[in-house]
Amino acid sequence: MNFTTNEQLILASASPRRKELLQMLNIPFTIVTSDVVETSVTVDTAREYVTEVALLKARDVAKRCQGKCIIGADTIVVFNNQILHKPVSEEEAIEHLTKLAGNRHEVMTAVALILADGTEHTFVEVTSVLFKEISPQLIKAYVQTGDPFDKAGGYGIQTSGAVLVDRIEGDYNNVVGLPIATLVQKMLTLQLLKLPF
Ligand SMILES: Cc1cn([C@H]2C[C@H](O)[C@@H](COP(=O)(O)OP(=O)(O)OP(=O)(O)O)O2)c(=O)[nH]c1=O
Repeated sequence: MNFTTNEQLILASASPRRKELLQMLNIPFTIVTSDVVETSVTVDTAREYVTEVALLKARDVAKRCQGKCIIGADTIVVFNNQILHKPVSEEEAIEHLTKLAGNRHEVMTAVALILADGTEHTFVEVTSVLFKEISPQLIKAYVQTGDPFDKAGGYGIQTSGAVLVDRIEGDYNNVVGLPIATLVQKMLTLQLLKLPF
């Protein structure tokens, strides 16, 4: 696809996965990372939390890059109304994955767009993920790969964490960190992206 864009795009993310996903659109963008501390956010619902964090990341970068379009995102795993953040220890990773085993959870990614004129737009994409029944030995073996630690919920569907997943309903790329299909729709609506005809 040959999209064009009339604003300079900045991806406010240090995630290599988000960079790869945005590169699929074949449009120029640069990366400026934010220094937001996610735990400082207090709100009532997971949807509000993830939206607020995505906005904070985008606003933090917008302060330094005025007159450009900023894309910020945040991904969380929600199980039984509880947010499972990136695990900070092997014990926590095992705890997360033991909860998720054999059950369904939701992966929510919020995307915040701040346009060159300062207006803010957000949306949340939700993907439902069903995990297989997993033995404690398989959980331990996966945690020992080190893969869980930079990932919400403690797994990566795009890496060896794929063996934990039975099925998903919704956008796969949303689980990996950036729902590009809905993002493109939103950017077309906002006339940030244009089609060649
Ligand atoms: C569930 C799941 C999450 N993840 C990742 C996506 C996100 O990068 C990460 C959640 O952390 P985030 O805080 O959303 O993002 P990040 O810290 O990696 O990057 P930045 O804040 O700079 O944009 O978990 C996967 O890669 N695969 C998965 O299957």
